[in-house]
Amino acid sequence: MEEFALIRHLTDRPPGRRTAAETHLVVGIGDDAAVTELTPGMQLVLSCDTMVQDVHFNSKTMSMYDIGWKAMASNVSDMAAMGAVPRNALVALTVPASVPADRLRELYAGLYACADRYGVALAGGDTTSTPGGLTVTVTVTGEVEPGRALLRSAARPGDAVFVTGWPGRSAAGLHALLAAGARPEAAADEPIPEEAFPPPVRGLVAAHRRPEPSVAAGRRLLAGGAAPALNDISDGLSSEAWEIAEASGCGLLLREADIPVAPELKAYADAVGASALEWILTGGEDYVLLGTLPEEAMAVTAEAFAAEGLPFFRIGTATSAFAGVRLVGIDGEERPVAKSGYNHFG
Ligand SMILES: Nc1ncnc2c1ncn2[C@@H]1O[C@H](COP(=O)(O)OP(=O)(O)OP(=O)(O)O)[C@@H](O)[C@H]1O
Ligand SMILES: Cc1ncc(C[n+]2csc(CCOP(=O)(O)O)c2C)c(N)n1
Ligand SMILES: [Mg+2]
Ligand SMILES: [Mg+2]
Ligand SMILES: [Mg+2]
Repeated sequence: MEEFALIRHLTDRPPGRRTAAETHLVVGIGDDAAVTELTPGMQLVLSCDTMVQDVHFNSKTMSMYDIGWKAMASNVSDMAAMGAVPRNALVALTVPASVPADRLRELYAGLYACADRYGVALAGGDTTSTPGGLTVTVTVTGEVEPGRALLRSAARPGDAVFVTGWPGRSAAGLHALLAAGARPEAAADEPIPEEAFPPPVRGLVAAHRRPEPSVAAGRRLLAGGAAPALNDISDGLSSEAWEIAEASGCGLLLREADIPVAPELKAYADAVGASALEWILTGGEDYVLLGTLPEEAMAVTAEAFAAEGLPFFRIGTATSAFAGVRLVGIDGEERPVAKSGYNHFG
């Protein structure tokens, strides 16, 4: 299929399926660039993240739909981590010649599903071929009240450290997918069907394939007015905690006993002889939020999260006693937490 026909094939949504976010685009797909209306008085927030075949997914771990969903979700997550409202997205596709147009439509179904869920208008993009693997880069924009974006650098000694969900589940799901993919009966180049897993493991696999960014949690934290430090967990709790510690110039002391461990994560880790804590600290791709908040804002924030049905767990305290990140184990011993997480360059 010729390039422009392909773009139309991927992005032609019948008028009836256009979302409010899309109808607010002044100029959408089809010109040299998109034009959007800015909300008066708001600041623009910008970010991009890439997914690369055989780095972020392979033919067995993710379907085309999953790749599209997760490429959008990981970007929306960076808006959540700034306390921003996500608004628009651009999608750069780099496609091997072996991928037919209809497979790319599946990828777009996933992209659009996630964009629609979080109120994002897909405003344009770029399409090229490659002799290498499939690559999807999403650029996302959002907006935030002036001067209110939630920064990594806002942690202060004495603040409480919190997390807005159950990290480690995506890494466990990836482990299950890679193990299933290595079995001789696994079909080559086909995503492992979720029915291949017992129900508790399916939730872990779904956490890996279809993460839900924590936009409501980010907005709730901003609305609370206590200027929390915030990061989304893309590379693992330890590396995100290190980023907050370094950007803020203080230490973070975490308590293992307070870190939420989803029951199905614990059960799966035990079953395969892995460490749930290790997946939590270094697995990544969870897209839950990690942050800090002044102690006096904790009770009201926890109540507000509970009222909205959003998870919220205190897992430690920021301190001036040391730099970096340390963990008080279940045994009561304090030890340093390595800055390890997913690192593309080793
Ligand atoms: N090639 C690049 N050129 C310019 N800035 C970059 C480049 N790559 C990353 N950055 C910037 O570096 C900062 C950290 O980027 P990083 O990708 O680690 O953040 P993240 O998206 O939160 O993490 P992750 O990619 O694991 O989701 C961001 O401000 C980002 O815009
Ligand atoms: C097939 C396969 N192998 C390994 C992984 C694990 N993985 C890849 S990138 C990344 C961190 C986030 O990336 P980024 O920092 O680019 O946002 C992680 C944990 C995977 N998802 N699929
Ligand atoms: Mg990034
Ligand atoms: Mg981030
Ligand atoms: Mg990111």
